[in-house]
Amino acid sequence: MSIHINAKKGDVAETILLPGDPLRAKWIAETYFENPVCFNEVRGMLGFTGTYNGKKISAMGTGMGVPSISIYAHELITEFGVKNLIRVGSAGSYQANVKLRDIVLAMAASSTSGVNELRFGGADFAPTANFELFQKAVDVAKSKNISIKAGNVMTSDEFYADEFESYKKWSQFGVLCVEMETAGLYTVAAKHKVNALSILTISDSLVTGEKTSSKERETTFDEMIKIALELA
Ligand SMILES: O=P(O)(O)O[C@H]1O[C@H](CO)[C@@H](O)[C@H]1O
Ligand SMILES: O=c1cc[nH]c(=O)[nH]1
Repeated sequence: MSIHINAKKGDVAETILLPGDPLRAKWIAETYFENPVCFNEVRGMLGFTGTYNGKKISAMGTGMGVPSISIYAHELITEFGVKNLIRVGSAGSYQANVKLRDIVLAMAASSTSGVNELRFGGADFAPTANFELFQKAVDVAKSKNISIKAGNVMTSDEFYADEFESYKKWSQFGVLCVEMETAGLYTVAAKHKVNALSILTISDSLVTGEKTSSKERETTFDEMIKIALELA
């Protein structure tokens, strides 16, 4: 048992799917896992382990933002031996050609979070996806005829930015979309020499103003989950 996860060693699989929303973790486990068992309820951050096609796999919420996912990733790796951390999250599009419900693989994560500036004394660290997980996700998507986009994403510390237009600078430099955890996840994984990948589904567009509902965000991003499940 760790400070934030009320589980025993062995309760968590080596591969875990990590949505921000704990109810999405419950939905993933109940929809796709065989024999799901809940291993964590501390702070309502639900975590489940079951099997998928006979392979042990887990899903757990991370909460929102770099500090929250960094706590859970740290404990999952150091206390429970997790080796493959796959974020399955929603994101807002920064580009006209990145449309609602498109899937984006985060090759790297730019960030407005101050965590790495602090950690590296003002120098830049480039948080990147694990190459093997990334390559496998591309292959799985191809085999399932699911189209994907891949590139740099923005991990923001703000959901409600004071200057809405500030996203355009990142957009000009090719950043595909915005979410709030990937840079933290990739950094913690790099520190502990384990593997991480973020698979994101576009839930809204800063370019067009279109949005999906919170119910849809909780339950309908199944193509992204179908890719993630094959990475165990
Ligand atoms: O859908 P999730 O995984 O929570 O991800 C996105 O949604 C939340 C904001 O609504 C942030 O956590 C952001 O990263
Ligand atoms: O962090 C997020 C997630 C979805 N959409 C946004 O605009 N921001």
